[in-house]
Amino acid sequence: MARLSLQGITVQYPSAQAPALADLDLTADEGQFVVVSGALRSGKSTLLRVVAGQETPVSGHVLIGGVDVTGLPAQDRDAVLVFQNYALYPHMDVQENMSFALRVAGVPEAERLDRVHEAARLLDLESQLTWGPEELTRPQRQQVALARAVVRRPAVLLMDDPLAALPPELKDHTAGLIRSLARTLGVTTVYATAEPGPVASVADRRLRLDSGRLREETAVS
Ligand SMILES: Nc1ncnc2c1ncn2[C@@H]1O[C@H](COP(=O)(O)OP(=O)(O)OP(=O)(O)O)[C@@H](O)[C@H]1O
Repeated sequence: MARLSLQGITVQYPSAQAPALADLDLTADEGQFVVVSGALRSGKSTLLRVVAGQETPVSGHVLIGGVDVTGLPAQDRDAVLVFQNYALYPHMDVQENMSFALRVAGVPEAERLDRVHEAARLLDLESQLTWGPEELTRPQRQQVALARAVVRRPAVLLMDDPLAALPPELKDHTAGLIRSLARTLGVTTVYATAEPGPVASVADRRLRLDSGRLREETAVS
């Protein structure tokens, strides 16, 4: 859990006329759930990638927990990005998918199990831990992808429209699950979406990305 701060971030793709992000500022307090909405191609993914360390800004700074991480590679930042297009390891069951990154990071087995079971409980996946990815529904697969990110206990969780591909009737329920997961883990979350409706009621703050800048949409108490 940490405060996230973006200061004067500008991203200019070589092929583009206008910058994707233009002198953008953003602060998310510790544990806050911030929803960033914006039209297609407004720069939402670029914003998340800058925080994750997958895109280098031409100017500006990214701070996580007060530490300037602008020059650090993605693997050295305490931030994880959950994509729209996730891929589970097909030859591993749900539990192995969820604990793989922890195993690579050398987390001891007992702690791996604890974290996996906690994430499974929070995401309604306890009965599926020994299933293969092909046995899961699409929403369950999305849930495993999310669980795989949060077991790493990142300071900052970045979500790129994780509900976009879900059937409409599941969006509100899944938005609630994601919110309670973020709250229980106390993880600072930036949630980018073209369709803020399902998460509007669970956001601490709502911002809109427009012409490469953010503006406050509503203050939610
Ligand atoms: N790697 C890249 N190289 C060049 N231009 C890019 C690159 N990635 C994104 N862009 C451009 O930057 C702008 C912002 O794109 P970005 O994907 O960040 O927006 P978005 O709001 O996430 O879009 P969507 O809602 O369609 O996913 C777009 O004009 C896009 O074409």
